Parts: sequence; structure tokens; C-alpha cells
Amino acid sequence: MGHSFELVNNRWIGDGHPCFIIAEIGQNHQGDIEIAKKLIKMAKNCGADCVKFQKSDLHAKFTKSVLDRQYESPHAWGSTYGEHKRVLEFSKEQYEELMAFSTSLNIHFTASAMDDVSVDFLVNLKVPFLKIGSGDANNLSMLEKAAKTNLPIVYSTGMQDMQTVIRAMEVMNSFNSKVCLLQCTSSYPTPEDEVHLRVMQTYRDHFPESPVGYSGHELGITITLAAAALGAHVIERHITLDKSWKGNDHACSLDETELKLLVEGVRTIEKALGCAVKSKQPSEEPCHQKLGKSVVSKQKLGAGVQLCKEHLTVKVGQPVGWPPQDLDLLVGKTLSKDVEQDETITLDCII
Ligand SMILES: CC(=O)N[C@H](C=O)[C@@H](O)[C@H](O)[C@H](O)COP(=O)(O)O
Ligand SMILES: C=C(OP(=O)(O)O)C(=O)O
Repeated sequence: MGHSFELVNNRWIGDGHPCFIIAEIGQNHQGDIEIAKKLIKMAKNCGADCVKFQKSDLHAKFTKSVLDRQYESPHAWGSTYGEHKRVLEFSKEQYEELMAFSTSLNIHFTASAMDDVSVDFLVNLKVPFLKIGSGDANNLSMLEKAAKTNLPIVYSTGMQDMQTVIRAMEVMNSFNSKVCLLQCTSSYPTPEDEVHLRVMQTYRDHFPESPVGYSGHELGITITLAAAALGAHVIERHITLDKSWKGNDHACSLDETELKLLVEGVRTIEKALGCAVKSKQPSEEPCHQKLGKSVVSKQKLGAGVQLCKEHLTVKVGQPVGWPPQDLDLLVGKTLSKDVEQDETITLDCII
């Protein structure tokens, strides 16, 4: 049984707990707080557990030359990458407003800390847990800082190899046991053959104490549903109001219809995964009564006959009686009453 922990108030993640579904708003709000609120509403309507934003301190996250670099892309909000990124950053007051808005809708709220300064920002904002995006998956000093906050951590592992993930987990786990790791491939959209859902099992084997999940950037919901079927404890997908909008992430984000289908699908899959104990189910009873086989008498036999194998066969009979798997146990038993050919052997037929 894998380790589980309380990720947000009264909501645990891990084996035996429902999959925690994070609707990643990221920067799909276009820098507009009203769009951000519409996305929060959409996530709530669709039944997601949490909304997530991306928090950067641009000078802590990027070098000056990266900020000054020309950003020639159909997705650019400014002529340099710095201008582009500035448009997409919300202020502290806006974060507070969005968090309060989420709370009023009863949906959890957090953001990924994209640099050291943003770790402090989010701690001060009092988010319930920290998300670490793949860009920081190998940023060991930031991971240590995040772990030392004692907040639970959801840690994405795009662009990394196993050795780095092991080192990162060692760093975090030496200060904080509440780390959930997500398989992730950081390409937008991710080609199906580069998703590698099986890595979740590798993580389970390596980190049996940690919940495991999936952060997806592929098109559609099939692969993410498969992640749920493979037992993901946490799932994260970008969401959008319109896939055709300007922005790097819209095209591989889920629209409202898809998010709703994803949440419904995950909940259905959870029910269907059930438990690992094989047993006859209550809903099978009608079928068992109609088509379940029983031991029946091959011929008319009188009371007092001692049963042998040749007296008995297996058919669908009425009522349902002695179970075929126990036919051998009837051999040697004495009939308490006469039985007809094709009569079901029931308990009261034998002494
Ligand atoms: C690795 C990582 O951080 N990826 C994030 C999460 O998936 C993305 O949302 C990026 O922030 C986004 O694609 C960047 O787009 P641009 O560079 O156009 O602002
Ligand atoms: C980049 C992020 O996530 P992921 O690596 O899971 O896509 C993020 O949370 O900001």
C-alpha cells in the first residue's frame, strides 16, 4: 500500500483515495483576471478539485538576456520574451482576488512556484500545497527550499531522466515526506509515443512511499483517462476557454466539454477499478439465478441411494442448487428423498 497524505484540507491523495484533478489555468488567462475567473468557474462546473496558476518572478526565473530576447511567435504578447511574460503575470493583489474567488466557489487553489522568490510568494499567499513544474524538476536548491516550507508538494518530472528524479526526490524527502511525483513530457502537444504512462509504475516501484500521478500535454482525454485507469493519484491538465486563442498552451488544453468528460471518466474509472478481491457481486445474482449451473441428477433415483459420479451431471437447473465446483463432495452421500431425472440437487436432498 503506497503512502498517502493530506494534500489540501480534508482531501488525501494516495492509494484508496479519489484521484485529485488539477485544472491547470497556467497562463491561458491571457493576463486578464476576468478570463481567469471564467476559467475557475469552468473548472468548478466540470468537477475539477483544484485550479492552478503559474507564478514567476521574472528576474528570478529568467536571465536578463532571455528577458530581452526577441519573441517572434504567433503566441507572443510582446516583442521581447520579457514583455510577453510580463503581460501574463498577475500581481499579489490579483492572486489574492483569484484565491478568494476560488474559495467562494469551493474549489482549491494553488500555483506552481517557477523560481525561489515565487516559493516565498506562494507560502505568504497561504496556498495549501506547492506545485513544482518540470522547468524546476532538476533545480535541487529550489526543491530543497520548497521542501523546507513543509507544504505538500506536487512535483512534475518533464525533461528529466530517472537519475535526476531520484536525486530530486532524495533532496525533497530529506525534509518533507509529502511529495507526489507526476510523470510528464514537456511538449505541446505531446506525441502519443512520448507520453510513457508506464513511468508511473517505475515511480511507484522506486518511491513506494509517494503518491504518483500524471501531468499531460497531449491532445484529447484518452491518454489521461488511461493514466487514471493505471491508478494515477493526481492528474493535471491545462484548460482553456478557446483552443484557438493566442498562447502556447491553448491548443493542447481541454475545453469545457473535454474537462467535464475527463472528470466524469476518471470518477467512473475509479468506481470500476474497485478492489482486488475476487467475489460474486450483488448485481450478478439475477444472471446466476437464470444461467448459473448446478449439479443435477442424470436419472431418477430413490431415497437411500448412495451417490456416485455417474448419477450426476451439471446443467442450468431450477432452483439453483449444489455448486458444480463441489460435485465431488456429493460422491458417497446418501439421498434423503427421491429425485427425478434433471432435478437439481439441493442441500435437503442429502442426509
Ligand atoms: C515547462 C513549463 O513551464 N511548462 C508550462 C506548463 O505546462 C507551460 O505552461 C509554459 O509556461 C508555456 O508553455 C510557456 O509558453 P510561452 O513561452 O509562450 O510563455
Ligand atoms: C510547468 C508546469 O507543470 P508541468 O511540468 O506538469 O507541465 C507547471 O506546473 O507550471
